[in-house]
Amino acid sequence: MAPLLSIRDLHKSFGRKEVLSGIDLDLDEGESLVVIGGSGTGKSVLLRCILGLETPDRGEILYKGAPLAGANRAAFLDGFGMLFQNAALFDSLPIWKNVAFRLLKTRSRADARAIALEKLARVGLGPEVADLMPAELSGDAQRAGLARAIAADPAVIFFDEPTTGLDPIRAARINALIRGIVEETGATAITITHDMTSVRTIADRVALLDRGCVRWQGALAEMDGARDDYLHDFIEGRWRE
Ligand SMILES: Nc1ncnc2c1ncn2[C@@H]1O[C@H](COP(=O)(O)OP(=O)(O)OP(=O)(O)O)[C@@H](O)[C@H]1O
Repeated sequence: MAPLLSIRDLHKSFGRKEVLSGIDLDLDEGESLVVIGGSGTGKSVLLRCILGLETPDRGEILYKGAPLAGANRAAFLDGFGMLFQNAALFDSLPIWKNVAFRLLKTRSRADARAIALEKLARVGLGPEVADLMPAELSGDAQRAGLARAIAADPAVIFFDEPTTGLDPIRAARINALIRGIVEETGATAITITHDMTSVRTIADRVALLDRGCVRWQGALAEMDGARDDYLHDFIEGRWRE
C-alpha cells in the first residue's frame, strides 16, 4: 500500500541559508512518527511545508499518492487536527468553544457543545471547565488543546512540541493521552519534540533530522541499538567538546 504521506527530496532555503536539504520521509496510515533533532534543524519548517504555510524550493509532498495541493490539500486539511506548542488556545473564547471551534461551522451549537464535552472528558477534563476561559485553566490548557485537536475526529494529527513547558507529571499525562488516542482512533500522527520521554511513549517510528536531512530513521525498538553516535548523544543528552 502506498504511504499516506510521502516527502521526497524536500528543499527549503531562507536567503542563503538552506534549512531543508533534501528530506525524504514516508508515513504509513495509522503510524505514529516522531521527528526529533537539535534546535534549528528545520523540524518546524518541515511541518509548515506540509501544512502549506511555506512553499518548498524543490521536492514534493504526496498525500495518498497525489501532490499535496489544490483539492488534495483541502481534503488533507479537512481530516487534520493539530495540537500546538503551549496549546495556543484563543484567549477570548471559553474552553468549550475553543474545543468546538471547527465544529461550530457545520453543527448546531448544542451538538458542538456536546462533542466538546465528550472530547474534554476523553482528556480527563470535566464539564466544570467548559465555561472557563483559557486563563483560568493554567496547567491544564494543553489537555484542552488536545481535546480541540481531536474534536473533529481527524485522520491525521500533528503534535508540535506537546510537552514543552509542562511539569513532568503533566508531560507524562499528555504523552499517555496522545498514545492512547492515536491507538484507539487509528489516526496517523506526526509529533515534533525534544522530549525523549515523548518519543518513547508516542512513537512507532522515529526520524532524526540533522542539518536539513533525515540522519536516521527506524522503528522505536531499533533506536537504542542504532549505530549512530549523534543519535545516542541526542537520546542521552550528551555533548562533545
Ligand atoms: N521565515 C523564516 N525566515 C528565515 N529563517 C527562518 C524562517 N523560519 C525558520 N527559519 C530558520 O530555519 C532554521 C530552522 O528553523 P525551525 O524553526 O524549523 O527549527 P526547529 O528544528 O523547529 O527548531 P526548534 O527545535 O528550536 O524549534 C532556523 O535557523 C530558523 O532561524
